Amino acid sequence: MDTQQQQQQSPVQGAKVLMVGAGGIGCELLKTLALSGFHDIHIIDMDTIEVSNLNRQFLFRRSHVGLSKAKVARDAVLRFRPHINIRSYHANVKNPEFDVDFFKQFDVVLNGLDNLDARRHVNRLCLAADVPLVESGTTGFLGQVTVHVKGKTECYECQTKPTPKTYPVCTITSTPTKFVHCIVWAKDLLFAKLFGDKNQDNDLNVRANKAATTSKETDDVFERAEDEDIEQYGRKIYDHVFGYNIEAALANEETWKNRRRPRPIYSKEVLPESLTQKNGSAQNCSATDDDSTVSSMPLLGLKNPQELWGLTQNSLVFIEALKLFFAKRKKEIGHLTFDKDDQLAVEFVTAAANIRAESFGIPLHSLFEAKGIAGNIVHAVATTNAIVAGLIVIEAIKVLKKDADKYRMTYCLEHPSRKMLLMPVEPFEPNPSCYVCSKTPLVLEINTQKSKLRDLVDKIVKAKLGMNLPMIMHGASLLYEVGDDLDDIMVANYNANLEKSLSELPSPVINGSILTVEDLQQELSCKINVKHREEFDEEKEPEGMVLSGWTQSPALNGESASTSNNESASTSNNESAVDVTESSSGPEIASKKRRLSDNDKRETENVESEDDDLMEIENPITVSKKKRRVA
Ligand SMILES: Nc1ncnc2c1ncn2[C@@H]1O[C@H](COP(=O)(O)OP(=O)(O)OP(=O)(O)O)[C@@H](O)[C@H]1O
Ligand SMILES: [Zn+2]
Repeated sequence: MDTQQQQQQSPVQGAKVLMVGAGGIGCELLKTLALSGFHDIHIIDMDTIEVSNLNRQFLFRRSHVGLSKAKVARDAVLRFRPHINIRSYHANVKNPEFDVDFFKQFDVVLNGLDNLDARRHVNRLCLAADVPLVESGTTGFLGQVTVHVKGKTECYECQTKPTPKTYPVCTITSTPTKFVHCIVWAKDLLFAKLFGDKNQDNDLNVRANKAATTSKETDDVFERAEDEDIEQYGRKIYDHVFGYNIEAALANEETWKNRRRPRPIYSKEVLPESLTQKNGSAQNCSATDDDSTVSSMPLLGLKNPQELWGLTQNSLVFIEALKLFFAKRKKEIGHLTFDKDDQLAVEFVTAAANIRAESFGIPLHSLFEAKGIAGNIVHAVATTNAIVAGLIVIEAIKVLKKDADKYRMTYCLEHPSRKMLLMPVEPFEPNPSCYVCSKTPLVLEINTQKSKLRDLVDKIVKAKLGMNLPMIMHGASLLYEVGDDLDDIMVANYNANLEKSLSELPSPVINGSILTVEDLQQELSCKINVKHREEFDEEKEPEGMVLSGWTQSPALNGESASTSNNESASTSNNESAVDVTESSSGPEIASKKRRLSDNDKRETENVESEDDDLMEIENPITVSKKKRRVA
């Protein structure tokens, strides 16, 4: 080995690294780390191996199904690198044992996670422990690797992450134009209404039915009488949502002036008189007793999930799946939420979405496709994971060598841009108004008389600030905390506080109050300035409170996100929206791409080439000068 090589190797050999996640990216990463000369690697992953992981998580074999990912990955790599030290933890990275001291032992942390929540948690621990973080994600052909070094580059949370894809409510309830709108309707409205929690708000029908019925009558349609025949009930639902509701909506001429008019569909047009005689009844079908495998498809002679069903087949699946829910899974009704791994739920949602699509003149989709859309599944591409893992190691080595000038955030694109498929961008400076890595206070507008402490904890402290074990203080008064070491009296006090409005708390929180919110595990503390506000716009501010002060980069304001391989979501500012699902691994690609300067953007659009080969990383794109990292 020549001296130059030795110099390059030493920071690697001496480094202690923590990998979080041993899934698609993690398997590639562990292999590449081991082959690049890393000697001391710790791996945390909370999952066990599933059959569906085997196609790309190549350290795992069928015989490993059910075993810890972290441990099996470790053993697999030790077989070809027996002399290195690999330690595995089969655990959630959010567990208290992984505290700041635990993180401090590492020279760099490498994330191969698939959710925002865990990523934010690791970001905070890395900031608290002052350990550099290399963060990554992939979605199909898209991927990114970013570097976060405290005080030098932005932290993972300096830029607000795009929230889950949302669609305006009225597009979903009344004017769908894409299949995904029909899926959201079937899954989040119809399925939730029929099989989910009855007390939950549900926008199903509200608009379409206003003119013709009272809400009492509408509700009754969905209630099944004790002795009502299931098939009759199914047909009633069918006629109501696909027939009657569409007719009611058509009555409003204004809506359809510039839109294609939908066609009402009634069950008697598409289904035979009685299905029970034709197909046998759901009660004695061949389904097994395992809930996740109950299926209407064998009953109807449908085998291939990739086959496109016609209107009649979809209508049969709709009725049979509904019957099976009542016949085989009655106990779950009222508690179900849609799960992409629940076969019967997928069948019902596919059928309902297709019937609605037919009504609105939208092309129908197979069960396989519908499942992908409903589960927000973008099929993983092993090569993207491998490229991303390689890039993580490249950045980790720069971090270990403290080569700050060379740090790059790299984006894997689906189509070449500036003749490149890998787009390197210089990291940004920390955002001075980031509540995570700076001390900027946040501002919360809230109705202090009406909103309860519980609303603040759930909607702001947990959901928005991503705190795991929060503690809320007002001056010297402790209003709320979570922990194992609390005595019963304290727990009772905090529980009582949760149900009080802010202004009724032992130390009243009113206009001008300053709250301190802390997470001891994440060593994150922030101040919230409270502003009392009477009214909130139900459509624009459905949470009844507005958190601000955590400004995002001006370049991002007012632009809507879209990625090239997904149906892009239009989130309109003046309509409330229905959540779809959390985008898992690569949530920020689109927004990062948007940071290219206008000139760069024009160039990228013009130089699209047909050449799909990977290009070498050329000079990094230099983004607006003032935002660049100060070395
Ligand atoms: N809080 C957490 N603590 C520890 N490990 C986590 C945490 N959150 C996610 N992970 C791990 O991160 C890995 C992400 O890998 P990947 O994106 O390939 O997901 P997957 O679950 O293996 O596959 P898929 O979701 O595509 O079926 C998973 O192995 C998962 O267990
Ligand atoms: Zn930050």
